[in-house]
Amino acid sequence: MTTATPDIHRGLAGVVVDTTAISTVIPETNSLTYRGYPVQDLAAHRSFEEVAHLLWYGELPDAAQLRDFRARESALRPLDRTTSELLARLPETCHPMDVLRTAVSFFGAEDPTEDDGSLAAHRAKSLTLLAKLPTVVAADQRRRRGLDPIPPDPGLGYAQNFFRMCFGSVPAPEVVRCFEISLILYAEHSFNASTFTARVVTSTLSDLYSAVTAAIGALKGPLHGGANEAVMHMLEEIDDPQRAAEWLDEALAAKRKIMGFGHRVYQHGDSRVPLMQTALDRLAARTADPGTTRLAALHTALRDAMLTRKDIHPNLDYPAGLAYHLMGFDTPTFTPIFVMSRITGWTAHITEQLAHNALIRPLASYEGPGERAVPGVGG
Ligand SMILES: CC(=O)SCCNC(=O)CCNC(=O)[C@H](O)C(C)(C)COP(=O)(O)OP(=O)(O)OC[C@H]1O[C@@H](n2cnc3c(N)ncnc32)[C@H](O)[C@@H]1OP(=O)(O)O
Ligand SMILES: O=C([O-])CC(=O)C(=O)O
Repeated sequence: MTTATPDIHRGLAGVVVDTTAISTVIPETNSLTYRGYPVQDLAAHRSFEEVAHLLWYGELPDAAQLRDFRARESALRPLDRTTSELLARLPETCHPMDVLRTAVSFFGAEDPTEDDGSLAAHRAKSLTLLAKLPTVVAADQRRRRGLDPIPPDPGLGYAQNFFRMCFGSVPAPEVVRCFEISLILYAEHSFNASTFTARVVTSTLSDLYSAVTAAIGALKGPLHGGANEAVMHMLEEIDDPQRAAEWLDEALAAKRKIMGFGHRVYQHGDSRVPLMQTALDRLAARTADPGTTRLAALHTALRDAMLTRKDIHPNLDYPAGLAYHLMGFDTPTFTPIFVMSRITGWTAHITEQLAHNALIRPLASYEGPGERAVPGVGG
Protein backbone atom coordinates (compact mmCIF):
# COMPACT_ATOMS: atom_id res chain seq x y z
CA MET A 1 0.00 0.00 0.00
CA THR A 2 1.39 3.43 -0.91
CA THR A 3 0.48 6.50 1.08
CA ALA A 4 0.45 9.91 -0.60
CA THR A 5 3.13 12.29 0.69
CA PRO A 6 1.32 15.08 2.53
CA ASP A 7 1.97 18.71 1.66
CA ILE A 8 4.34 20.12 4.27
CA HIS A 9 3.92 23.79 5.16
CA ARG A 10 7.15 24.34 7.07
CA GLY A 11 6.83 27.43 9.24
CA LEU A 12 3.10 27.46 8.30
CA ALA A 13 4.13 29.81 5.46
CA GLY A 14 1.11 30.79 3.40
CA VAL A 15 -1.30 28.76 5.55
CA VAL A 16 -4.58 30.44 6.55
CA VAL A 17 -5.56 28.90 9.88
CA ASP A 18 -8.52 31.00 11.02
CA THR A 19 -10.45 34.23 10.52
CA THR A 20 -9.86 37.46 12.43
CA ALA A 21 -11.66 40.80 12.62
CA ILE A 22 -8.82 42.63 14.38
CA SER A 23 -6.39 43.60 11.63
CA THR A 24 -5.47 42.76 8.09
CA VAL A 25 -2.17 42.89 6.27
CA ILE A 26 -2.56 43.21 2.51
CA PRO A 27 0.88 42.36 1.12
CA GLU A 28 -0.06 43.25 -2.47
CA THR A 29 -0.64 46.88 -1.50
CA ASN A 30 1.72 46.90 1.51
CA SER A 31 -1.15 48.04 3.68
CA LEU A 32 -2.23 47.30 7.22
CA THR A 33 -5.53 48.18 8.86
CA TYR A 34 -6.67 47.88 12.49
CA ARG A 35 -10.43 47.21 12.62
CA GLY A 36 -10.58 48.71 9.12
CA TYR A 37 -8.61 51.90 9.78
CA PRO A 38 -5.26 52.40 7.98
CA VAL A 39 -2.52 52.17 10.60
CA GLN A 40 -0.72 55.19 9.12
CA ASP A 41 -3.76 57.40 9.77
CA LEU A 42 -4.14 56.05 13.29
CA ALA A 43 -0.44 56.61 14.02
CA ALA A 44 -0.49 60.14 12.59
CA HIS A 45 -3.69 61.34 14.28
CA ARG A 46 -4.58 59.22 17.32
CA SER A 47 -3.09 58.38 20.72
CA PHE A 48 -1.90 54.92 21.69
CA GLU A 49 -4.69 54.67 24.28
CA GLU A 50 -7.29 55.30 21.56
CA VAL A 51 -5.74 52.55 19.44
CA ALA A 52 -5.74 50.14 22.40
CA HIS A 53 -9.46 50.86 22.85
CA LEU A 54 -10.03 50.29 19.12
CA LEU A 55 -8.26 46.93 19.15
CA TRP A 56 -10.13 45.68 22.23
CA TYR A 57 -13.61 47.08 21.67
CA GLY A 58 -13.70 47.34 17.86
CA GLU A 59 -14.29 51.12 17.79
CA LEU A 60 -12.35 54.28 18.58
CA PRO A 61 -13.50 55.78 21.89
CA ASP A 62 -15.53 58.98 22.08
CA ALA A 63 -14.30 61.68 24.47
CA ALA A 64 -16.08 60.24 27.54
CA GLN A 65 -14.96 56.69 26.79
CA LEU A 66 -11.37 57.86 26.35
CA ARG A 67 -11.46 59.76 29.66
CA ASP A 68 -12.78 56.67 31.41
CA PHE A 69 -10.23 54.38 29.70
CA ARG A 70 -7.34 56.68 30.67
CA ALA A 71 -8.56 56.96 34.27
CA ARG A 72 -8.85 53.21 34.67
CA GLU A 73 -5.46 52.55 33.02
CA SER A 74 -3.55 55.14 35.03
CA ALA A 75 -5.02 53.90 38.33
CA LEU A 76 -3.66 50.40 37.65
CA ARG A 77 -0.04 51.40 36.96
CA PRO A 78 1.59 50.92 40.41
CA LEU A 79 3.14 47.56 41.31
CA ASP A 80 2.50 46.04 44.71
CA ARG A 81 5.40 45.58 47.10
CA THR A 82 5.66 41.83 46.62
CA THR A 83 6.00 42.19 42.84
CA SER A 84 8.57 44.98 43.15
CA GLU A 85 10.63 42.95 45.61
CA LEU A 86 10.42 39.80 43.52
CA LEU A 87 11.53 41.57 40.34
CA ALA A 88 14.35 43.36 42.14
CA ARG A 89 15.73 39.96 43.15
CA LEU A 90 16.09 38.65 39.59
CA PRO A 91 19.72 38.50 38.44
CA GLU A 92 20.84 41.50 36.39
CA THR A 93 22.52 39.03 34.05
CA CYS A 94 19.09 38.01 32.76
CA HIS A 95 17.53 39.80 29.82
CA PRO A 96 14.79 42.36 30.60
CA MET A 97 12.43 40.18 28.53
CA ASP A 98 12.98 37.46 31.16
CA VAL A 99 11.98 39.98 33.83
CA LEU A 100 8.83 40.86 31.92
CA ARG A 101 7.97 37.21 31.31
CA THR A 102 8.42 36.48 35.02
CA ALA A 103 6.34 39.54 35.96
CA VAL A 104 3.38 38.44 33.82
CA SER A 105 3.61 34.92 35.18
CA PHE A 106 3.64 36.33 38.71
CA PHE A 107 0.64 38.62 38.01
CA GLY A 108 -1.18 35.43 36.99
CA ALA A 109 -0.22 33.67 40.21
CA GLU A 110 -1.43 36.66 42.25
CA ASP A 111 -4.74 37.17 40.40
CA PRO A 112 -7.63 35.68 42.36
CA THR A 113 -9.83 35.68 39.22
CA GLU A 114 -7.28 33.61 37.35
CA ASP A 115 -9.81 30.97 36.40
CA ASP A 116 -12.63 33.38 35.47
CA GLY A 117 -12.81 33.19 31.69
CA SER A 118 -15.58 35.79 31.21
CA LEU A 119 -15.15 38.61 28.70
CA ALA A 120 -15.28 41.18 31.51
CA ALA A 121 -12.52 39.36 33.42
CA HIS A 122 -10.40 39.17 30.25
CA ARG A 123 -10.79 42.87 29.60
CA ALA A 124 -9.87 43.71 33.20
CA LYS A 125 -6.74 41.55 33.01
CA SER A 126 -5.77 43.04 29.66
CA LEU A 127 -6.03 46.56 31.06
CA THR A 128 -4.04 45.57 34.14
CA LEU A 129 -1.20 44.27 31.97
CA LEU A 130 -1.28 47.31 29.69
CA ALA A 131 -1.01 49.55 32.77
CA LYS A 132 1.61 47.63 34.75
CA LEU A 133 4.06 46.45 32.07
CA PRO A 134 5.61 49.93 31.55
CA THR A 135 6.16 50.20 35.31
CA VAL A 136 8.06 46.91 35.23
CA VAL A 137 10.11 47.88 32.16
CA ALA A 138 11.05 51.30 33.52
CA ALA A 139 11.97 49.99 36.99
CA ASP A 140 14.14 47.29 35.43
CA GLN A 141 16.04 49.73 33.21
CA ARG A 142 16.67 51.97 36.22
CA ARG A 143 17.75 49.03 38.40
CA ARG A 144 20.37 48.09 35.81
CA ARG A 145 21.62 51.68 35.91
CA GLY A 146 21.85 51.48 39.73
CA LEU A 147 18.86 53.82 40.22
CA ASP A 148 15.71 53.59 42.34
CA PRO A 149 12.36 53.20 40.55
CA ILE A 150 10.21 56.28 39.91
CA PRO A 151 6.53 55.68 40.72
CA PRO A 152 3.99 56.19 37.94
CA ASP A 153 2.27 59.55 37.58
CA PRO A 154 -1.48 59.10 36.99
CA GLY A 155 -1.71 62.62 35.61
CA LEU A 156 0.41 61.75 32.58
CA GLY A 157 -0.54 59.88 29.40
CA TYR A 158 0.77 56.37 28.74
CA ALA A 159 3.82 57.43 26.72
CA GLN A 160 4.71 60.48 28.81
CA ASN A 161 4.45 58.52 32.04
CA PHE A 162 6.79 55.85 30.67
CA PHE A 163 9.47 58.43 29.85
CA ARG A 164 9.12 59.95 33.30
CA MET A 165 9.40 56.56 35.02
CA CYS A 166 12.54 55.79 32.96
CA PHE A 167 14.36 59.11 33.05
CA GLY A 168 12.69 61.30 35.69
CA SER A 169 11.35 63.78 33.13
CA VAL A 170 9.18 63.95 30.02
CA PRO A 171 11.04 64.90 26.81
CA ALA A 172 9.89 67.37 24.15
CA PRO A 173 6.46 66.65 22.61
CA GLU A 174 8.07 65.64 19.25
CA VAL A 175 10.04 62.91 21.02
CA VAL A 176 6.97 61.62 22.87
CA ARG A 177 5.05 61.69 19.58
CA CYS A 178 7.73 59.64 17.82
CA PHE A 179 7.55 57.08 20.63
CA GLU A 180 3.77 56.99 20.47
CA ILE A 181 3.90 56.42 16.69
CA SER A 182 6.15 53.42 17.30
CA LEU A 183 3.71 52.03 19.91
CA ILE A 184 0.79 52.36 17.50
CA LEU A 185 2.69 50.76 14.62
CA TYR A 186 3.87 47.89 16.82
CA ALA A 187 0.46 47.24 18.44
CA GLU A 188 -0.97 44.56 16.17
CA HIS A 189 0.03 42.44 13.19
CA SER A 190 -2.42 39.60 12.68
CA PHE A 191 -1.14 36.01 13.11
CA ASN A 192 2.54 36.81 13.71
CA ALA A 193 4.57 34.28 15.74
CA SER A 194 3.95 35.72 19.22
CA THR A 195 0.25 36.37 18.62
CA PHE A 196 -0.16 32.90 17.21
CA THR A 197 1.63 31.53 20.29
CA ALA A 198 -0.90 33.35 22.49
CA ARG A 199 -3.74 31.88 20.42
CA VAL A 200 -2.32 28.35 20.68
CA VAL A 201 -2.11 28.58 24.47
CA THR A 202 -5.60 30.10 24.65
CA SER A 203 -6.99 27.37 22.43
CA THR A 204 -6.37 24.82 25.19
CA LEU A 205 -8.60 26.99 27.46
CA SER A 206 -5.56 28.00 29.49
CA ASP A 207 -5.57 31.44 31.16
CA LEU A 208 -4.67 34.86 29.73
CA TYR A 209 -1.47 35.23 31.78
CA SER A 210 -0.14 31.92 30.48
CA ALA A 211 -0.88 32.98 26.91
CA VAL A 212 0.87 36.36 27.37
CA THR A 213 3.84 34.76 29.16
CA ALA A 214 4.30 32.41 26.21
CA ALA A 215 3.87 35.27 23.72
CA ILE A 216 6.65 37.23 25.45
CA GLY A 217 8.91 34.19 25.02
CA ALA A 218 8.09 34.06 21.30
CA LEU A 219 8.63 37.80 20.81
CA LYS A 220 12.06 37.68 22.48
CA GLY A 221 13.70 35.82 19.58
CA PRO A 222 15.79 37.85 17.08
CA LEU A 223 13.79 36.61 14.09
CA HIS A 224 10.78 38.37 15.67
CA GLY A 225 10.70 41.24 18.20
CA GLY A 226 14.28 40.73 19.38
CA ALA A 227 15.37 42.15 16.03
CA ASN A 228 14.95 45.77 17.19
CA GLU A 229 17.76 45.21 19.71
CA ALA A 230 19.79 43.18 17.23
CA VAL A 231 19.63 46.14 14.80
CA MET A 232 21.38 48.32 17.37
CA HIS A 233 24.06 45.70 18.08
CA MET A 234 24.64 45.38 14.33
CA LEU A 235 25.00 49.16 13.85
CA GLU A 236 27.48 49.24 16.74
CA GLU A 237 29.42 46.37 15.18
CA ILE A 238 29.66 48.14 11.79
CA ASP A 239 30.32 51.52 13.45
CA ASP A 240 31.41 53.41 10.30
CA PRO A 241 29.01 54.44 7.48
CA GLN A 242 31.88 53.97 5.00
CA ARG A 243 32.13 50.32 6.05
CA ALA A 244 28.43 49.47 5.65
CA ALA A 245 28.61 47.96 2.14
CA GLU A 246 31.78 45.98 2.82
CA TRP A 247 30.40 44.69 6.13
CA LEU A 248 27.19 43.66 4.41
CA ASP A 249 29.02 41.75 1.66
CA GLU A 250 30.96 39.82 4.30
CA ALA A 251 27.85 39.14 6.37
CA LEU A 252 25.87 37.90 3.37
CA ALA A 253 28.81 35.74 2.24
CA ALA A 254 28.81 34.22 5.74
CA LYS A 255 25.04 33.58 5.35
CA ARG A 256 24.21 35.88 8.27
CA LYS A 257 20.68 37.19 8.57
CA ILE A 258 20.72 40.99 8.46
CA MET A 259 18.67 42.17 11.39
CA GLY A 260 15.72 44.45 10.73
CA PHE A 261 15.37 43.33 7.11
CA GLY A 262 12.90 40.98 5.47
CA HIS A 263 9.43 39.95 6.50
CA ARG A 264 7.36 36.80 6.16
CA VAL A 265 4.30 38.67 4.91
CA TYR A 266 5.60 41.77 3.10
CA GLN A 267 7.64 41.06 0.01
CA HIS A 268 8.00 44.65 -1.19
CA GLY A 269 8.45 46.62 2.01
CA ASP A 270 6.81 46.84 5.40
CA SER A 271 3.79 49.20 5.32
CA ARG A 272 4.82 50.76 8.64
CA VAL A 273 8.39 51.65 7.76
CA PRO A 274 7.86 54.95 5.85
CA LEU A 275 6.04 56.58 8.77
CA MET A 276 8.49 55.26 11.37
CA GLN A 277 11.44 56.32 9.20
CA THR A 278 10.04 59.86 8.92
CA ALA A 279 9.61 59.97 12.70
CA LEU A 280 13.19 58.72 13.11
CA ASP A 281 14.53 61.35 10.68
CA ARG A 282 12.77 64.09 12.66
CA LEU A 283 14.21 62.72 15.88
CA ALA A 284 17.75 62.61 14.44
CA ALA A 285 17.39 66.14 13.03
CA ARG A 286 16.74 67.51 16.53
CA THR A 287 20.41 67.22 17.43
CA ALA A 288 23.68 68.29 15.83
CA ASP A 289 25.50 65.61 17.83
CA PRO A 290 28.12 63.99 15.51
CA GLY A 291 27.44 60.53 16.98
CA THR A 292 23.78 60.77 15.97
CA THR A 293 24.64 62.04 12.48
CA ARG A 294 27.06 59.16 12.02
CA LEU A 295 24.55 56.55 13.20
CA ALA A 296 21.83 57.97 10.93
CA ALA A 297 24.24 57.93 7.96
CA LEU A 298 25.23 54.34 8.73
CA HIS A 299 21.56 53.33 9.04
CA THR A 300 20.83 54.79 5.60
CA ALA A 301 23.97 53.35 4.00
CA LEU A 302 23.18 49.83 5.22
CA ARG A 303 19.56 50.05 4.06
CA ASP A 304 20.65 51.22 0.60
CA ALA A 305 23.32 48.53 0.30
CA MET A 306 20.82 45.82 1.31
CA LEU A 307 18.31 47.03 -1.26
CA THR A 308 20.95 47.15 -4.00
CA ARG A 309 22.41 43.74 -3.22
CA LYS A 310 19.37 41.68 -2.19
CA ASP A 311 16.30 43.84 -2.84
CA ILE A 312 15.26 43.01 0.73
CA HIS A 313 13.48 45.89 2.49
CA PRO A 314 13.72 46.98 6.12
CA ASN A 315 10.96 45.95 8.52
CA LEU A 316 9.59 48.07 11.38
CA ASP A 317 12.37 46.96 13.73
CA TYR A 318 14.96 48.72 11.58
CA PRO A 319 13.85 52.34 12.15
CA ALA A 320 12.30 51.60 15.58
CA GLY A 321 15.57 50.20 16.97
CA LEU A 322 17.58 53.32 16.15
CA ALA A 323 14.72 55.59 17.25
CA TYR A 324 14.66 54.00 20.72
CA HIS A 325 18.44 54.44 20.97
CA LEU A 326 18.16 58.13 20.10
CA MET A 327 15.40 58.52 22.71
CA GLY A 328 17.91 57.32 25.32
CA PHE A 329 16.63 53.82 26.07
CA ASP A 330 19.17 51.07 26.78
CA THR A 331 19.29 48.50 23.97
CA PRO A 332 17.91 45.60 26.08
CA THR A 333 14.83 47.76 26.80
CA PHE A 334 13.82 47.87 23.10
CA THR A 335 11.99 44.53 22.89
CA PRO A 336 10.22 45.08 26.24
CA ILE A 337 8.87 48.34 24.74
CA PHE A 338 7.53 46.24 21.86
CA VAL A 339 5.74 44.11 24.50
CA MET A 340 4.19 47.24 26.07
CA SER A 341 2.59 47.89 22.69
CA ARG A 342 1.84 44.38 21.35
CA ILE A 343 0.07 43.47 24.62
CA THR A 344 -2.94 45.20 23.04
CA GLY A 345 -2.91 42.99 19.94
CA TRP A 346 -2.15 39.80 21.90
CA THR A 347 -5.02 40.29 24.31
CA ALA A 348 -7.44 41.24 21.52
CA HIS A 349 -6.54 37.93 19.83
CA ILE A 350 -6.87 35.96 23.06
CA THR A 351 -10.41 37.30 23.45
CA GLU A 352 -11.21 36.57 19.80
CA GLN A 353 -9.79 33.04 20.00
CA LEU A 354 -11.96 32.28 23.03
CA ALA A 355 -15.07 33.66 21.34
CA HIS A 356 -14.96 30.90 18.71
CA ASN A 357 -12.41 28.49 20.01
CA ALA A 358 -11.01 25.42 18.28
CA LEU A 359 -8.03 23.58 19.74
CA ILE A 360 -4.97 24.39 17.59
CA ARG A 361 -3.25 21.12 16.91
CA PRO A 362 -1.64 20.56 13.48
CA LEU A 363 -0.22 17.30 12.11
CA ALA A 364 3.35 16.29 11.33
CA SER A 365 4.73 13.96 8.69
CA TYR A 366 6.81 11.35 10.51
CA GLU A 367 10.31 10.70 9.13
CA GLY A 368 11.95 8.74 11.99
CA PRO A 369 12.82 5.02 12.13
CA GLY A 370 10.15 2.47 11.24
CA GLU A 371 8.59 0.46 14.05
CA ARG A 372 11.16 -1.79 15.73
CA ALA A 373 11.46 -3.97 18.80
CA VAL A 374 12.75 -2.59 22.10
CA PRO A 375 15.97 -4.56 22.81
CA GLY A 376 15.26 -7.45 25.15
CA VAL A 377 11.48 -7.30 24.62
CA GLY A 378 9.65 -10.06 22.77
CA GLY A 379 11.11 -12.93 20.68
C1 LIG B 1 8.39 42.77 14.06
C2 LIG B 1 8.95 41.58 13.42
O1 LIG B 1 8.98 40.53 13.98
S1 LIG B 1 9.52 41.77 11.84
C3 LIG B 1 10.80 40.55 11.66
C4 LIG B 1 12.02 40.89 12.48
N1 LIG B 1 13.11 39.94 12.21
C5 LIG B 1 14.24 40.28 11.59
O2 LIG B 1 14.45 41.42 11.20
C6 LIG B 1 15.27 39.19 11.44
C7 LIG B 1 15.87 39.15 10.04
N2 LIG B 1 14.91 38.69 9.08
C8 LIG B 1 14.68 37.36 8.85
O3 LIG B 1 15.36 36.50 9.44
C9 LIG B 1 13.59 36.96 7.89
O4 LIG B 1 13.41 37.94 6.90
C10 LIG B 1 12.25 36.68 8.60
C11 LIG B 1 12.47 35.65 9.70
C12 LIG B 1 11.72 37.95 9.25
C13 LIG B 1 11.24 36.16 7.58
O5 LIG B 1 11.72 34.97 7.18
P1 LIG B 1 11.00 33.96 6.16
O6 LIG B 1 9.70 34.46 5.71
O7 LIG B 1 11.01 32.62 6.80
O8 LIG B 1 11.94 34.01 4.93
P2 LIG B 1 13.36 33.34 4.79
O9 LIG B 1 14.17 33.50 6.03
O10 LIG B 1 13.16 31.94 4.28
O11 LIG B 1 13.95 34.26 3.66
C14 LIG B 1 13.72 34.10 2.28
C15 LIG B 1 15.03 34.39 1.55
O12 LIG B 1 15.42 35.74 1.81
C16 LIG B 1 16.63 35.77 2.55
N3 LIG B 1 16.46 36.72 3.64
C17 LIG B 1 15.30 37.10 4.22
N4 LIG B 1 15.55 37.97 5.19
C18 LIG B 1 16.88 38.14 5.22
C19 LIG B 1 17.72 38.91 6.03
N5 LIG B 1 17.24 39.68 6.99
N6 LIG B 1 19.05 38.84 5.80
C20 LIG B 1 19.55 38.07 4.84
N7 LIG B 1 18.79 37.30 4.04
C21 LIG B 1 17.47 37.35 4.24
C22 LIG B 1 16.83 34.37 3.10
O13 LIG B 1 18.17 34.08 3.32
C23 LIG B 1 16.19 33.54 2.03
O14 LIG B 1 17.10 33.42 0.96
P3 LIG B 1 17.24 32.04 0.16
O15 LIG B 1 15.87 31.80 -0.45
O16 LIG B 1 18.30 32.33 -0.82
O17 LIG B 1 17.59 31.01 1.18
O1 LIG C 1 3.96 39.80 11.33
C1 LIG C 1 5.04 39.27 11.61
O2 LIG C 1 5.42 38.17 11.14
C2 LIG C 1 5.99 39.91 12.56
C3 LIG C 1 5.36 40.97 13.37
O3 LIG C 1 4.87 40.76 14.43
C4 LIG C 1 5.35 42.31 12.85
O4 LIG C 1 5.85 42.54 11.76
O5 LIG C 1 4.83 43.21 13.53
